[in-house]
Amino acid sequence: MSEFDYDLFVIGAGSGGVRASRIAAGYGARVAVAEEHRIGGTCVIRGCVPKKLMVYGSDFAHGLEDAAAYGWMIGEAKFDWNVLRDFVASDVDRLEKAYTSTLDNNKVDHFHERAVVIGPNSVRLASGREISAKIILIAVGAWPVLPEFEGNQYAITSNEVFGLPEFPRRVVVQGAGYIALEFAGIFNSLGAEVTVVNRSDQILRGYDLSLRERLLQIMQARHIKFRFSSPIEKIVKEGNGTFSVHTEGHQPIAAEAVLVATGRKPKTEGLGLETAGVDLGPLGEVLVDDYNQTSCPSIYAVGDVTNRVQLTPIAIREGHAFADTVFGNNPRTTAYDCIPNAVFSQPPLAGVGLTEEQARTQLANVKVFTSDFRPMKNMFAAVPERGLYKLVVDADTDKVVGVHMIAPEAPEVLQAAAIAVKAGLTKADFDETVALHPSMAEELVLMR
Ligand SMILES: Cc1cc2nc3c(=O)[nH]c(=O)nc-3n(C[C@H](O)[C@H](O)[C@H](O)COP(=O)(O)OP(=O)(O)OC[C@H]3O[C@@H](n4cnc5c(N)ncnc54)[C@H](O)[C@@H]3O)c2cc1C
Ligand SMILES: NC(=O)c1ccc[n+]([C@@H]2O[C@H](COP(=O)([O-])OP(=O)(O)OC[C@H]3O[C@@H](n4cnc5c(N)ncnc54)[C@H](O)[C@@H]3O)[C@@H](O)[C@H]2O)c1
Repeated sequence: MSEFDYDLFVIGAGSGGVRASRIAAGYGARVAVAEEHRIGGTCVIRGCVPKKLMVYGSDFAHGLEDAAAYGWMIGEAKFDWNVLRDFVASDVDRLEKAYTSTLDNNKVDHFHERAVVIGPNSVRLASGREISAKIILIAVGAWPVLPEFEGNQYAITSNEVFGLPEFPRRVVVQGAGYIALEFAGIFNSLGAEVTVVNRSDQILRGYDLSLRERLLQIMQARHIKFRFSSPIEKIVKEGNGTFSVHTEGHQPIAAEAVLVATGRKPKTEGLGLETAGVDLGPLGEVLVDDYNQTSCPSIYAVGDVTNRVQLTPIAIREGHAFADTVFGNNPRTTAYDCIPNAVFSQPPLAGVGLTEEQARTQLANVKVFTSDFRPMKNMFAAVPERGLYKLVVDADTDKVVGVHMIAPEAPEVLQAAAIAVKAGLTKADFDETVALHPSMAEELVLMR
């Protein structure tokens, strides 16, 4: 009889927590997980999945406009927010059930309540029940940061945006990162007037500069307004259900919704980690070593709560590596090089490896190849938007160290290109590869 109730207690049933639970249980560990909201976590319930469905839903607007050039005579098209919102919500319900079945099929116990740490081997559930475990895994994710300003209670975050009771005719989006630009694109395509207000004068810091410039130009051409160096000072609620959004140095903007997307912070407040001597960083992130172990030997952490890379595939890899290491007798770390990433803006942007700016500071000799092209589909439908692909090459070794692209379907193309960068293939290997014609992706092997 073990001295503990469980071998592993996981706090948080999101991307990292569910994977770790399932793999550890597969090794024969007795596992339980606590979830205070819904099983599946941010990605499934209020992140990647509903977001991507809304991108698909909104993009039909452009397909409908372009259809005439292809001979489709479509009568007056009308968009119904309630239909899209409710279909997305029902798909999220389906996925939550699938994730719950995964836990059940792997004999993982689940508690639908908040859990906090009360010692190196103990947690307490909201109901008051105390449970002991040999190992505790912290997989509680992150939470939207809401900057301090007057009237910030009227702003919504990505947590609320999927459930808006009515479609907002005018939207102000604060921030110019992933979430801000993805939702600016969604609302713009669905017919709202969108203004992006940002603290700095750039969008998507860290992404390749040429791609960021191209995205900004296209978003502006699609009538999205940008106010740079002009963060929100206050939001005033008007009598007619609208808000006046005051930003530095500008006239107030009228809007029915104000979405704040200014980053996400590890959700460690009130989690009791001090009771077990777990060290936290300045943002409240759990500090871990390469094997996801914290300063308390019986407590580990994976995913957004560690603030390494806030992406679902990384949380999943860390959760899997943790379970292999601790329960599978197979010590494994996660590699953080060559992580492909995408912004599902409209058009989307995707990249892997070094940007041109990073390569020029890190490598002695750099060659850059670009293809600035108008996709065939756009040409035919008289859409002026151009795509841009960029290969960044280490001129001394000929290795392709970065691939960056903005164009329709860029994330789909980039996933395959990421294999080549990860494998260390050279520009000569790209040149040797026969083009697949006609496609946008062929630009990847035609840059000279
Ligand atoms: C709008 C949006 C869009 C995104 N789009 C993408 C994308 O396109 N691609 C991508 O790769 N990533 C995307 N992300 C990021 C991705 O969702 C996260 O990186 C990922 O979900 C992190 O997984 P996790 O397991 O660390 O945490 P989470 O998935 O957040 O899971 C943590 C879980 O812990 C629960 N919890 C917290 N505290 C407690 C407690 N004390 N007790 C019990 N339960 C608790 C939470 O309710 C949550 O369910 C997006 C995020 C957002 C917000
Ligand atoms: N496609 C994807 O993979 C995807 C999509 C959405 C979210 N995510 C993940 O979720 C994380 C959070 O997304 P996000 O868009 O909230 O963060 P982000 O870090 O991408 O962007 C934050 C933005 O807010 C601005 N900002 C920060 N503090 C501010 C303040 N006090 N006042 C005004 N502006 C401020 C920043 O300048 C930046 O433009 C991302 O880092 C990403 O890892 C990924």
